[in-house]
Amino acid sequence: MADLKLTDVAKSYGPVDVLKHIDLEIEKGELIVFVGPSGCGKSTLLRMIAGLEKITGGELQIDGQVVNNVPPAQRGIAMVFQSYALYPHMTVRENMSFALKIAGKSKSEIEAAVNRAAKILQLEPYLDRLPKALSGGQRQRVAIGRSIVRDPKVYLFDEPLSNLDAALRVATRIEIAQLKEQMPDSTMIYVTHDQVEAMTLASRIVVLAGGGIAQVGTPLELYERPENTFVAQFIGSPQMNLLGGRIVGTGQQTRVELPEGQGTILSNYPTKESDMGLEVEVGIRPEDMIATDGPDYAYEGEVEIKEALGEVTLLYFKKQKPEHEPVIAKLPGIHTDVRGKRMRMTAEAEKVHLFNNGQSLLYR
Ligand SMILES: Nc1ncnc2c1ncn2[C@@H]1O[C@H](COP(=O)(O)OP(=O)(O)OP(=O)(O)O)[C@@H](O)[C@H]1O
Repeated sequence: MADLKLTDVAKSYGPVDVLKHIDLEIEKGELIVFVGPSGCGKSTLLRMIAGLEKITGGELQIDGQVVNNVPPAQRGIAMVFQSYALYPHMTVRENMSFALKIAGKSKSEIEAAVNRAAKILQLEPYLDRLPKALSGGQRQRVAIGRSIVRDPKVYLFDEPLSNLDAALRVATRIEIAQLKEQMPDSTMIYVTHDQVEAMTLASRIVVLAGGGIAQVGTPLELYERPENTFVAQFIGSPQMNLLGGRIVGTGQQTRVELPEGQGTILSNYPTKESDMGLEVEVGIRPEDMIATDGPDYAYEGEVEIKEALGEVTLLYFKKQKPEHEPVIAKLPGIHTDVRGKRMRMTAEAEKVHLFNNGQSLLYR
């Protein structure tokens, strides 16, 4: 049975629909990450699951129970926010014990729960310190500790790392991954802006856009088989190149002509005879671009900008029309003297994505 089930869930503020037709099943033990552009409703959806926002349509079930009208405290969930809001005058131990004391738990129960959480989070050396004597990452761990002691069914994280600096973000992200491994049965939902967090932590990612779900899948499914151009360009950095094309050969492999690149390319996306001549968008990730001297190329252009990042070099090709996005190639290693040079690019057929009107030809 799904741990969480959302059926046709909707949210509107007065006449404004923020979310609609959200259908999602989350299994026990999953770590689900919500991503999407700013304002797409990630936090709103999380807050509706928490019970902090009213659901204006549809049904939310937790553990088989409809909880639309159940108050937050009775939903068996715990929420960790980006601002950790610890009580400054209480020690780590007192901060972590507080909710259990309020709930009337016995001293021994509280001690056992706090010790267990402190062990999982490696907070044992800090239990008698005040929050001000802790680093940002340690404070965030105490905030997580306060939810672990309550042994909730579902953990909700709203951008828990966004107040930390880059190095600490990486360290704390790894700690959250380890925390999840130590609590394999806990269900977690995590909102983030950070793609790397989403890709590394998630068992499945939910991409939200335009008030709905653009795709749900494992990180690799979204990366390798995006259902639409939105997900294709949202996942991966720099974003996937999209070039206008026309199908000129069909079958198990499809050949596409690319007027913008003056070449043609093969894709492993299969097509039917009736697709002959179909206008498509051809998606090639920058990291899948291969430089070639051969006659069989997809794109020829002049390198306008070069960014050397050490292990890779980004090449930005000169746009042929102002309304085009620049085509970007991410080549391994260091490339000198490429600015102003004309180069030909291609990609392996298995890395070439095809879309029609924004929808992948794989999912027709
Ligand atoms: N109380 C409110 N009244 C009216 N509109 C609201 C209210 N709260 C949020 N919204 C709107 O709902 C939409 C979704 O907001 P939400 O904070 O969920 O987005 P988000 O995806 O979490 O954004 P971000 O990534 O910027 O944090 C936004 O357009 C926002 O302006």
